[in-house]
Amino acid sequence: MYLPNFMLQSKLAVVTGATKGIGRAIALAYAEAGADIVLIARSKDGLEQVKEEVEAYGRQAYTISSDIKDYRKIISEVDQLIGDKPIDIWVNNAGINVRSKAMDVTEEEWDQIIDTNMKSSFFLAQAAAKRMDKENPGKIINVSSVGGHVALRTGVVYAMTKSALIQMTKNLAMEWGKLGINVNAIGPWYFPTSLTEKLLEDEDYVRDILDRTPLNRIGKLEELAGTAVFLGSDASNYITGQTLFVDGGMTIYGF
Ligand SMILES: NC(=O)C1=CN([C@@H]2O[C@H](COP(=O)(O)OP(=O)(O)OC[C@H]3O[C@@H](n4cnc5c(N)ncnc54)[C@H](OP(=O)(O)O)[C@@H]3O)[C@@H](O)[C@H]2O)C=CC1
Ligand SMILES: C[C@H](O)[C@@H]1OC(=O)[C@H](O)[C@@H]1O
Repeated sequence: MYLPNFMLQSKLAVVTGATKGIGRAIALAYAEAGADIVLIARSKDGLEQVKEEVEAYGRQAYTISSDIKDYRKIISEVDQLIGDKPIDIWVNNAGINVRSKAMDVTEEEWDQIIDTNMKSSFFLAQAAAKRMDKENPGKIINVSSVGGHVALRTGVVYAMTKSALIQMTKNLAMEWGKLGINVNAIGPWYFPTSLTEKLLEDEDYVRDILDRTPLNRIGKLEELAGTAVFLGSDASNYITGQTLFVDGGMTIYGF
């Protein structure tokens, strides 16, 4: 039998930044694939909304309302919610950007972006790994960006955090492979979410995007969620340390 299991039946997944955009799409795709989900974000109303959507697939949803920077509180609440049930998949998705020119970056912006996108992702990955079952492959998926691989005009500090997630993915994959934990990253190009809404309303900006995108279109959230399902499933059990750029070909486009 060569067709692997792409589904996520009876797995427990944790998705950060799960109330909107990419995180919500991943959480719902995971629920449709059979997983129970811990949803993490700040907005209580947003969490309740997505919890109902997960439950509509007949799956269990737990919610943790917290700023991702309060990762110690999050880890404690995960333990209270799921006890000693092992975590099968942890998706570090929550992230922000402040699109300042390098000359204008402030220390406050630096701290906010670095702590949210990078520091929280590392310590939550560390906590997730400690709660994975050595007998069944655990999966950690970090949401990076093409901006962590090539220079974009969307902010140097954001780019540094996304590049750091790509390298963190490699190092954790190397250290935790013997624990049966796969660590991979996803590198999206532009997708329609609240983070990019204003940019994608600007026709000239969208034209600039498409000029650099061989598939000549903006991505669909379900296409990104599909990559997350693959990386969370048994179908990717021999893939680790990799970053899959879901980018319409942007990162291979030279001229
Ligand atoms: N959209 C795109 O084109 C691209 C996005 N990405 C990356 O994908 C990830 C998701 O982005 P996207 O879906 O577009 O973003 P959105 O802004 O649409 O959603 C962000 C999600 O993260 C949560 N969040 C934001 N800040 C915090 C925080 N401090 N603590 C806890 N939760 C937080 C938000 O919920 P709440 O406000 O309730 O906390 C929301 O659920 C990010 O890491 C981003 O860098 C990468 C490349 C392209
Ligand atoms: C592709 C980038 O990650 C994208 O660019 C932006 O301006 C947003 O901040 C997204 O992250």
